[in-house]
Amino acid sequence: MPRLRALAVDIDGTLTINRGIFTLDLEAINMLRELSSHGIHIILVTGNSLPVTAGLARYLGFDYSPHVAENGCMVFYRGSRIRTCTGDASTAARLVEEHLSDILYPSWQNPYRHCDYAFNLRSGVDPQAALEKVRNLLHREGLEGISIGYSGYAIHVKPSCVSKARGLLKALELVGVKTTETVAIGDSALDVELKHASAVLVAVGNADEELKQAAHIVAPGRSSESVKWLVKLLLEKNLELDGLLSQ
Ligand SMILES: O=C(O)COP(=O)(O)O
Repeated sequence: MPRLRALAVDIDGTLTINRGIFTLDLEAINMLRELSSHGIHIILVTGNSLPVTAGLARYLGFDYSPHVAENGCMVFYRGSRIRTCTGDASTAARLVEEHLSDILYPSWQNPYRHCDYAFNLRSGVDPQAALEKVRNLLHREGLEGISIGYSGYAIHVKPSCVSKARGLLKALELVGVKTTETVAIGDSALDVELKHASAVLVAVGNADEELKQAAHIVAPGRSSESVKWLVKLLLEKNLELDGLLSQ
């Protein structure tokens, strides 16, 4: 197996100190910076909007690499915005906003989004029940080609062509890195897609069961503790991916 050239990292629930909160783990960020000092691309792959993703990448010191926003719909690289697929979920998003305002409210980032729209759960609402209601609404209204998912933070409504794998593949193409040279780490069911764009998919220890089942490795610790464990392991192995899967 080749050497590591890119690490794809989800943000919410992965770089944060736990799932459901927004506080970044500065120790994990520093370890990622160390990895980047070895020439490894640190690629943020997230459901957040492009301005949030690009801004965060800049202030964390990772803006030499491409980053993936809106669950794969948008890639940002050297000031350029690249849309990975067409398709429009704006009608679906408007319907959700109009009909399900008793259980969901739109993310403040929605006005800055191009094709993936996020909705926060009102307090006490069960995510699976909310997903079911969104699914039924879109079915009733005859909307096709829309996929929905829950990140642990928000329900996302997006065209079916949008996936984190598609976004990551575009980002890797921009810097000439192969999927066989890429490791990915995430926390939610929406990160399962990353398996199609990486050699090794790692689930944080407190990840959704669906991701744990799909991942090659379930890391010890929760959220950013798992990231630190992975970076330490990669450095110990001199960035050789050989043997990583036996963890
Ligand atoms: O935007 C969200 O809902 C979650 O973002 P994430 O993909 O970084 O976990």
